Amino acid sequence: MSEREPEADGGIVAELARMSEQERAEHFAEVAEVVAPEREIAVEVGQTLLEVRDVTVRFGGLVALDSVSFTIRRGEILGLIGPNGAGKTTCFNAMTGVYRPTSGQVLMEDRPLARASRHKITQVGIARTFQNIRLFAEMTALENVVVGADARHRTSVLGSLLRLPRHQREEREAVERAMALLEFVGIADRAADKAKNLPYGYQRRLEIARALATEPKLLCLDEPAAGFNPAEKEELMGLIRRIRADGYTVLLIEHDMRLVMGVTDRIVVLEFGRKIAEGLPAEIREDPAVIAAYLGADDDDVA
Ligand SMILES: Nc1ncnc2c1ncn2[C@@H]1O[C@H](COP(=O)(O)OP(=O)(O)OP(=O)(O)O)[C@@H](O)[C@H]1O
Repeated sequence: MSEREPEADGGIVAELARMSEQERAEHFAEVAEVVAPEREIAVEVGQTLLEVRDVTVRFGGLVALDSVSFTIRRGEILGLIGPNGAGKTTCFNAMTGVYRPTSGQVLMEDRPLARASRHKITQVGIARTFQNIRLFAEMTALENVVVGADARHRTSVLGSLLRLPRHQREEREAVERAMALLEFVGIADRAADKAKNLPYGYQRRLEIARALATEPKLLCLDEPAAGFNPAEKEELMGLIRRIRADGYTVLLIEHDMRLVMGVTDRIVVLEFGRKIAEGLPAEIREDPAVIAAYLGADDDDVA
């Protein structure tokens, strides 16, 4: 099709199509190696990676988040849930540098994020996706991921203008890694298509690939299953598990209870800006305060 640029996929797509199932499996194992290089991880599995400490966010007279505290431990999938308006997005934004807390602190590996710019947030190892997909519509899927990686690996402008060998090598590596990420999230077959031409589910996966390209220590997913059908949700759960298995830590905001219960290790529940419960999925399911909070919630919340 006209959107395809043959040179951009470097033949990988065609090569994948030719492979037997066994060869593909071996290839994907190699891809996993590329996707999960030896990331510099300062903390051990199970140790606190990020701490939300007594965070309050006010919008004028409205207290959107009221003295909320919880931790995210390295290697876990933490779910952040609550009825509409509970403060999930506000909390997420406070954790990713979009909002400054009115009081309290967010600490990443024991260092306060208080004055971190968004770019700095990427540098400290936090990446996020958005409820409303934000991709570069006119760029190919591959380019979107390469740009994501650029947020972390910056070569000098002069270097890129002169096309220094170091820059060329970095560029090649960035493309290879981006391609591996597209394979990892399952959309490599559309690498050369413009983002705007991808099906909705592919766009959501592309957002995840782009976030992973920044090599985050913490990946924050804001309602990644919004608009998905049950089969797509099932696939997404598989992907989130694979992301965790690859050594990433994941924070998941999600309305779909089945998905949250099925994929998270621990859950924090907010209601009216306050934390009302925290625990294992099985505990949360039985928690009277959580059940009460969700009584009367719309169907989407309890699906
Ligand atoms: N920028 C803002 N200015 C004013 N009020 C805001 C702003 N952002 C959020 N709020 C309010 O803060 C409260 C918490 O909203 P928030 O979006 O964090 O909840 P949520 O749990 O993410 O809800 P949803 O599930 O509907 O996305 C709500 O009462 C909301 O109206």
